[in-house]
Order: sequence, then structure tokens, then C-alpha cells
Amino acid sequence: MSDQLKRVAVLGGGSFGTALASIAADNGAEVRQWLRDPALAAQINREHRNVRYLPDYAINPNVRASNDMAEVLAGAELVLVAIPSQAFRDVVRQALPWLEPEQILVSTTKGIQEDGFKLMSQILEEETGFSHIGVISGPNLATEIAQKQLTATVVASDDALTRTRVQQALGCDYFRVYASNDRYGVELGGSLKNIYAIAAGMAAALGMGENTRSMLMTRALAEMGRFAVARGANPMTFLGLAGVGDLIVTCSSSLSRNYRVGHALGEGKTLDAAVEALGQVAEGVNTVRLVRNKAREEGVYMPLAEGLYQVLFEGVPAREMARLLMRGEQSSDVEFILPREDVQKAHRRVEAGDEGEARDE
Ligand SMILES: NC(=O)C1=CN([C@@H]2O[C@H](COP(=O)(O)OP(=O)(O)OC[C@H]3O[C@@H](n4cnc5c(N)ncnc54)[C@H](OP(=O)(O)O)[C@@H]3O)[C@@H](O)[C@H]2O)C=CC1
Ligand SMILES: O=C(CO)COP(=O)(O)O
Repeated sequence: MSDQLKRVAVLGGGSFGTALASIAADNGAEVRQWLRDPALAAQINREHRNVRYLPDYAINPNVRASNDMAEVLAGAELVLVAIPSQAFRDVVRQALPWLEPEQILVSTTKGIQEDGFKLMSQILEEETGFSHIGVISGPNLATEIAQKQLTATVVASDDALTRTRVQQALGCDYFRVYASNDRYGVELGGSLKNIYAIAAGMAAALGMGENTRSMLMTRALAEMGRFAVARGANPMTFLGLAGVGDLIVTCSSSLSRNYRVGHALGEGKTLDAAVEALGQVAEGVNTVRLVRNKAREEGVYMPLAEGLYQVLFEGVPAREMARLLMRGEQSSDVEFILPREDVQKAHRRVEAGDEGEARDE
């Protein structure tokens, strides 16, 4: 088919990279997947299975794994980068000698670099200077994609060619790709929701109910929107798949690694033990630290991120933190309608005995 990409490269041999590689191959592309472990690459090519990250799923035989960057990138029209944030820049630098300006580069990674508070597509841009740059984000549990469960994602880029090519390369019967031109908002949504998935896993392990989970997710969305606005992003993006969509799935499913880390913490494991037991990346652990520090620096009110930070890194018991949050300052439901400051002002007036002045104008 003329509108279909012929060559797709995926950097990263983890669960998401593998699931996306297989989709592109299902769509008819010749796919090369780069991973650093030659033994795993050889096994994928032999058995069409990624025994380390997605052992139960058959990979399309048109995915060829390799630890040779030159071989993987040669002739690729689209390059998907599915490498955890801590190693992302390093791997992009390894790829640099074989990248070409006409290639489309797309990050699939939901994390933040500490130095400069950079999102992954900003790293792609900085390292390459190319113009076809985008991100993929949304409610995309890799295991469910591998099972071919009906799934939707968002490709975000201010470059229409990037959006269109990714929709062509990955859209299929079980994977629907929606377009956005708010790259920063989509990418921020994917990173921020990991924080609240840890909290949701923890709440579940502590026996908290569905009301609690619903409150947590909705207030998380309010907090994400507040942070986005403070950073100049469009909060409306958080109403889409990469915001509320991803928040729902990651805060609800034990297939989410961030949720699982939270659950293990709620069961009484230490953070180190929880991360060790997971054996894969849970980006939220690092993200909560970076976002909490950034929110403090910029004066953004983020009580959930602050609370989770104190539980994870300062030894505050989760139940005690939940109690403190429930007794926190009185607030507004939807701040875009009734500003939080107005609620607090009204409280101050009533407390000062000025009930008439506390009415809305
Ligand atoms: N899994 C999911 O459901 C989803 C994941 N994502 C995002 O995608 C990103 C990648 O995730 P995913 O595929 O799941 O990750 P995994 O944890 O499953 O795998 C990570 C992959 O990155 C490789 N890697 C890690 N460090 C390095 C390094 N220094 N150099 C080279 N390769 C390295 C690992 O190689 P090795 O095995 O050799 O360590 C492995 O192939 C994450 O940031 C996540 O937020 C987004 C949506 C869904
Ligand atoms: O982002 C994801 C689903 O959309 C995957 O979440 P985890 O990284 O927590 O597994």
C-alpha cells in the first residue's frame, strides 16, 4: 500500500517497544528493533517472543531484533524511541550517527529528565535538531496491546506529517491513533499520571474503597491541570486520552508497574524492595520527586504529589498522610469555575464573622 510506511525502527526491547514493533509489522512494515542484549535479540528472531518482557505473546515475524544500531536505523522512515527516561538521552546519542533529518522521531516514554526538567521529545529535539518530532501517549498497557485488546492512543506533534505518518503506521483493527498538536500537554499527562498510579496502588493495598479511588483520580486531574497551566500548557488536553484516559487505566490496573509499586508499598515493603521486586521501570518514583520539587520551586499547589513524596522519601506513614490530606485546606471542586482562592477568602471572611461579605458577587 502506497500510504503505508515501509521501514520502522524501534529503539528499546521492553514491553511497550515490543508491542509497538509488532503493531507496525502487523500493518505491513518491515520493522527493526534495537536492544542492547544480543542474546535476547537472537532469541526474539528465533522464537518471535520476547521472553524477558512479554513472554506470553507472539511477535509478528517481520520484526527483526538486533543490537546493531546501524542495521536497525538504516532506511527507517519512522523511529519510535521506547527507552526509560533515565537512559533515553544516552541511547539517542548512540543512535545519532545513523539518524537522518527526514526521519520521523517519536518518543513513547512517559518520564522526565531531572536536568532542566526536560520531557523526552525535547531531548529528541535538542540532540538531533530535526523537525519531524512527536510523542505517543495514552492508556496503553503493553500487555493488553500484545493481547490485541481494543486500545487507543494519541500521537502529538506540531508537525502534521509526523501525526499522519504515525496514524498510518500504527492505526489498525485493535489500535486506534488520535491526533493532537499539544505535544507538551500530551507528554506531560503521560508522565504526571504515574505519580497518582503509585498512590492508587497504595490506597488499594490499604483497603481503601472505590469512593477513595475516584476522589484520588479526580483530584489528581485537578492537580495535573494546575501544574500544566503553571507551565503554560493547555489544561484541556488532560480531558483526552493522554490525561484522564491514561489516569483511569494506570490508577485501576495491577498491570501498571507504577500501580504495582504503590501496592507493594501499601503492603509494607520498602521503596527499594518494591522497585527491586518489580524488575522493570516505574517512572513515577522519579517523577514524583522531580514534580514535587518543581511545584515547590514554582509555587504550584500539589498536595497529592507532596504527600506521596513524603510517604516515599521521608517515611511518613501512608494512612497518616491520607488523614492530613483529608483535613487539608478547604478547596474548590473545579478551579476553572470557582477559583480555589475564592473558597479560602470566603472561609476567612466567615471565620472573621463577616457572613454577608462571603456571598458570591
Ligand atoms: N509498558 C507499558 O505498558 C508502557 C510503557 N510506556 C513507557 O515506555 C517506556 C519504555 O517502557 P517499556 O518498554 O515498557 O520498558 P521496559 O521496562 O519494559 O523495558 C525497558 C527497555 O529499555 C532498555 N534499557 C534500559 N536502560 C537502557 C540503557 N541504558 N541502554 C539501552 N537500553 C536500555 C531495557 O533493556 P534491558 O532489558 O537490557 O535492561 C529494555 O529493553 C517507559 O518510559 C514507559 O513509561 C508507555 C506506555 C505503556
Ligand atoms: O503508561 C502506561 C499505561 O498507559 C503503563 O504504565 P506503567 O508504566 O505504570 O506500567
